[in-house]
Amino acid sequence: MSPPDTDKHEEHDVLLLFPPGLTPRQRAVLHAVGEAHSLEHVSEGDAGARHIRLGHSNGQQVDLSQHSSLTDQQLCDLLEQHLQIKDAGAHFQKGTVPLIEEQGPDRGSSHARTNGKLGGSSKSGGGSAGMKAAGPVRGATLQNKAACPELDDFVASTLALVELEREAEVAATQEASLACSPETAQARGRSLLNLRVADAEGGLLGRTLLTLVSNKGYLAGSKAAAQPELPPHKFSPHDIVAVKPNKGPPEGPPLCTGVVYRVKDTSLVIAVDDVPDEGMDQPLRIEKLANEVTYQRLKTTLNNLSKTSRGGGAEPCPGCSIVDVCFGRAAPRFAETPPSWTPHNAGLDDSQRAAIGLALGAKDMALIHGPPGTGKTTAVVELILQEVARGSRVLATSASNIAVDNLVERLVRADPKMRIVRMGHPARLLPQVLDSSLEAHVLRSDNSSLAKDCRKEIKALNAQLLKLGSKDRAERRQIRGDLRRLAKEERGRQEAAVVEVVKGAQVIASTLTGLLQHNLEAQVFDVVVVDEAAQALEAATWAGLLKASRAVLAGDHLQHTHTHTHTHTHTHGLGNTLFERLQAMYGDSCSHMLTVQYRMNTGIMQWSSDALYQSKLLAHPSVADHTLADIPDTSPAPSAAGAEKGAAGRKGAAGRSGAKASSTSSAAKAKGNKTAGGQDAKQPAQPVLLLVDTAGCGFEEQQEDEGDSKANPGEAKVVIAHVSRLVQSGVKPSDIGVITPYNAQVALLRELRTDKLQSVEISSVDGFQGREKEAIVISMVRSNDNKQVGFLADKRRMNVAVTRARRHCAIICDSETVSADPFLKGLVSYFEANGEYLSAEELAPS
Ligand SMILES: Nc1ncnc2c1ncn2[C@@H]1O[C@H](COP(=O)(O)OP(=O)(O)OP(=O)(O)O)[C@@H](O)[C@H]1O
Repeated sequence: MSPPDTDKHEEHDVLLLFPPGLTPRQRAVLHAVGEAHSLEHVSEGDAGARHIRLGHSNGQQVDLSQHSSLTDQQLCDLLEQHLQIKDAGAHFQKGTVPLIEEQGPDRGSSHARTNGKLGGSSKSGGGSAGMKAAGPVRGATLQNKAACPELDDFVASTLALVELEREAEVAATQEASLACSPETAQARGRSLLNLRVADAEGGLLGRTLLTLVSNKGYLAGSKAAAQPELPPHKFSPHDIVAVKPNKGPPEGPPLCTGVVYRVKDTSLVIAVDDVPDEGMDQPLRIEKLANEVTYQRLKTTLNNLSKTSRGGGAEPCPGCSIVDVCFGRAAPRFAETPPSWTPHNAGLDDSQRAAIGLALGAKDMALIHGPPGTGKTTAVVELILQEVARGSRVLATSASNIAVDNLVERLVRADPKMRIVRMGHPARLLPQVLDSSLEAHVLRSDNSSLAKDCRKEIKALNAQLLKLGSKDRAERRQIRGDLRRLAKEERGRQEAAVVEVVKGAQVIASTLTGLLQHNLEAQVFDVVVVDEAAQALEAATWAGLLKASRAVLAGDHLQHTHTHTHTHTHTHGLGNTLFERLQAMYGDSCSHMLTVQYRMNTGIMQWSSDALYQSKLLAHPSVADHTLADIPDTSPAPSAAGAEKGAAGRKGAAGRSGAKASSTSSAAKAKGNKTAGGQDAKQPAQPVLLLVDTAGCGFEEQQEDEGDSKANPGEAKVVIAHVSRLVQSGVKPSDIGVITPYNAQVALLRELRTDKLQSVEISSVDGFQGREKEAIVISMVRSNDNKQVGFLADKRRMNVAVTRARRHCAIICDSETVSADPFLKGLVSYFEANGEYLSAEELAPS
């Protein structure tokens, strides 16, 4: 095959300008050829306008850009003709040249693009797909020194904040238990009175599981399930409890402490390390305790972090180079040639491939920035599979149990043979991942059969013990002695089994705080992957980072951060996350943003994309045009009185009182009235975007009687009216989510919910984090003369709220109040301009 026509040139000192339409593989080969022959190799321009120049820097330029594309053979012929390079074909045949999405010595100036393609996987052969830029020198740069604290300062200030946090929690717990009578504590759900031990059995690692049931109305000889119901309470698995004599003084010492293992209507099972010799056969009460262990572990982690800066005698820890990057002593480094890899998931889009390529090539630290619905966890799963395939030992972690379970479930589905061990108390895990739990692995291991025998004996002895009266002291003492011996033996056997399982794992999965609690001290990993890293306290993140030589953090600092700190420590910086800090320090030079989202109709996505992600998000074709009307059985909306389809922007600031005309903008029609196929088709059941304005309706916000929260009863009625409309038009109640930032409004809306709407989920923003619904209704609550919006103004919170919606998002608000905040004003204006507008009066006439 002959190359396409080109002007005739000298056969040396030539600089070739290639057309933009090269395949990623061709670009990769050009890069490899440039490196092999020490030629200048530059990539310029963005997306569809990107050209590659290859050749001699001062040579005569041969412009090939008039050709829309080249075959591999044509490319080889051109290289041979103009640059006398004969081995380009061999690069194609090797099949190991990594694909690259972009090239350029200055990675920071040319960010990887998807070239306008959505969801496209590279069709090129060879099977390698590392797609991130690989300039000759790979290293990120510190772009914002101010975002980088000194390590010692960070440790000192964070230790102080952790202590403050601990004190606050202890004080709150003590206040709850000491400042009121036991009956009041029970009424508040923090205590359970008059219980008895109905059963005791051995558990993992020598703990005893005590089943507590109500002593009042106790049915002797019946199973726990047949006992009377316990009063309402707030105990849940993971809580730490103190077991006390029922009539003992409030400040009296506990008989023992334990962790709630299982909660049922008639019983509560707690796991106890050491059952006391005396006192457990009397009526008991349990009280919630502050979880001081977590704070202690956080402090230990911070102290370990601080040791890494001492140099000299200190042992070098595996995470030393990560520490250097995070405290600005060294910039993140990347392999000069990104490792080649064959995707396990062939459906990955270009931005996911690029992010995985970046992470695989990271020598110390890389970030995967995953805006809403962009398949961050999908990318993280692929990354872990790739790491395991290349022999790495991986620590997979996240701030929450649910995120870790999600990861484990997807990893097991992708590779059932992978040796993955989920650490953590089985009571805290989703049933579908129990099979991967440490406990399940240990039970399957040979080493645990002897431990099982010990447990049987323990159970029998415990049963015997419960039958003995208080006079049988000698016999009780004898049995206690046997129990202690057996527990020790069981623990020894099980510890050996645990060591064996942990040592053999390719992936250890745990929450960050779980890492602090489990004895993984001696364990070292090649890479730690932190999912949802933007929701994790930096102090907790270090528990994982100190255990590995490389780290990949995946998250989105533009969505809501973690939730469990007290306000005062949060405002002083305990709530800051490492993900956000690194993003501020190094910007895009060590991070790759995923840009294709698989959740939202374009109309919903575009606000978030424009407001927070520099308009970089693209909707995958499978979701770009989807509407409620595409769900089978969804019919056109029952019309609201006066709902008008007209031009957008009919509502000036001056006209914001009383019932107003409403409209559907042409933009909304364009977006909402299309099927996924793109043709104009059936009328959507509801528009994609809806703004229901309560301005001028007199729906004032109200302060909660006890507490700081707010509610808005008038607005709540409008919310329920709109939700009812959605259900009437055929949307399943369980496909609808109502989000409001105020707990008092959550409670009010739940009260107003009719039977038909019971499966509509109503929750705060936190309750919807990481989740999605077909339709989301947002109740903003704030409506006041002073135009105060409080924490509504938190961009991340509102970003999470809006981006939970797949096909329909409705905002119910007082536009006059909320528009006092510029960010919210932008949101309201966007909905007004691109969606349907209704006055609250029209939707729910008063
Ligand atoms: N390349 C892809 N092709 C098709 N669907 C995809 C792709 N990547 C992700 N998805 C789908 O997008 C949805 C979201 O993916 P995933 O749970 O990985 O995203 P996430 O970014 O972790 O989500 P969140 O916004 O909740 O944090 C899932 O249904 C997933 O199957």
